[in-house]
Amino acid sequence: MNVMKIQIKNKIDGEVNIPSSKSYAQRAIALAGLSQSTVIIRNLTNSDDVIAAQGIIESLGARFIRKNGELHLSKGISRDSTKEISINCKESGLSTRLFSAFSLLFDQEFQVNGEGSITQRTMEMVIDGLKEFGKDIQSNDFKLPLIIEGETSKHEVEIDGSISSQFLTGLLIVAPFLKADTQINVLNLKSKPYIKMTIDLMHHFGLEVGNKDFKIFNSKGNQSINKPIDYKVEGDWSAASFLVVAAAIGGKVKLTGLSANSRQGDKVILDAVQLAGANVKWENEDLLIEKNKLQPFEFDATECPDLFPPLVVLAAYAKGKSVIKGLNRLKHKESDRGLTLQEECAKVGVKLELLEDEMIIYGNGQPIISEETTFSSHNDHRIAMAMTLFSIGAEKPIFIENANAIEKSYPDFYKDFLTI
Ligand SMILES: O=C(O)C1=C[C@@H](OP(=O)(O)O)[C@@H](O)[C@H](O)C1
Ligand SMILES: C=C(OP(=O)(O)O)C(=O)O
Repeated sequence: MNVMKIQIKNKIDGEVNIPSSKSYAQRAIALAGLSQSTVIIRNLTNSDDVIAAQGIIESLGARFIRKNGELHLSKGISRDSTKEISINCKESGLSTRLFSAFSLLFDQEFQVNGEGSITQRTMEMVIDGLKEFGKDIQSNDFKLPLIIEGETSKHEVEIDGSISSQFLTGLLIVAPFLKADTQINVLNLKSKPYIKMTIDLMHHFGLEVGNKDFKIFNSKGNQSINKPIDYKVEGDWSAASFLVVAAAIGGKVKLTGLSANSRQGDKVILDAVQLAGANVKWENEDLLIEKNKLQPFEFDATECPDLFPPLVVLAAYAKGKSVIKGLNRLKHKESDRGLTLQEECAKVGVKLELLEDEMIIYGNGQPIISEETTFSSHNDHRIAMAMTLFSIGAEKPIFIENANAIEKSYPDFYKDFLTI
């Protein structure tokens, strides 16, 4: 087990260039694989999820040249071979659900494998959705591995969007490359900003998609990507949220690399820290966050579930009762984040109550860490990063078990945190 020791932090003051968005990067790699023209993707981070996406698209026949954070496509995926296909999505939920939709482009057997926490996460939405298209699927009790067979024979489908939006992202990306037009009817879609990101990037690649109120999506078949693409991945608001919160509770930071007009839903972290009393200011393209007063807050994170871990730490440092809505969105992440946050926060005397769809956090001002405390990441990158923030104002160093879970999204997180 790898353990990281984090020294006491008395104040936060520094500057960080935020790594690029793993969500946009995985989408860009998927779209690049479908292109018939040249594609350059710039500003990539070497996170495990992004590397997984590249590996998948390469196992479908695409070829890239990788140099200094850039991917240059030399060949798109090949759809001519009739050989059995097997992809390994490593630990990425997005890659697993997105690239499962690629099976619609192939008639031969298509196996989907993964590693670590993803093998425990439900694939029900993928299985039910692919069945709607006429596919046969074998699974391990609705979990990986999946064996997908048969032809894509239906083109008007109904899928459930209440647990995850990730499979819909895959369908939207793949549908323009099917022979027929497709209509996708979606029930109860959550995480809508992620669908906005998908559509945004599809437009950038020259693909069309119709969207009626996030309920009905229409796609013309036989589209292609045949213009050259040069795409720079913008900074990751989900990764940035940990440093935004660090400043709101412990001092100030300047963050570079983020887009103020981003479609990433997680940029609402700025609304949350302002509700909690922090000052937020853009100076040209630099984002400045500064602690002011710190007060409890109420926030709905239903559409931005990845913000829960940093928001819980923010609430822990504010004296009084904070309420975060959207608890149900946390069950199917790398860990059951409602429970893991409750267990870890209890170690610093912060009580979390888990209600129907709300989490109540009883913040005690400054969590008291008067002896060395060990947190478990539960092999979940966002729990590891959130618990690291408890070093702010601690009286003794803290330890994070299974600390390298951060490689999934933000490999330089500890290094960056130490500089502020
Ligand atoms: O599409 C994406 O890039 C993501 C969608 C969200 O998942 P759900 O749609 O499952 O909520 C989010 O939690 C995940 O980290 C990334
Ligand atoms: C839930 C996450 O990712 P994924 O579902 O893609 O594994 C995450 O990054 O917090």
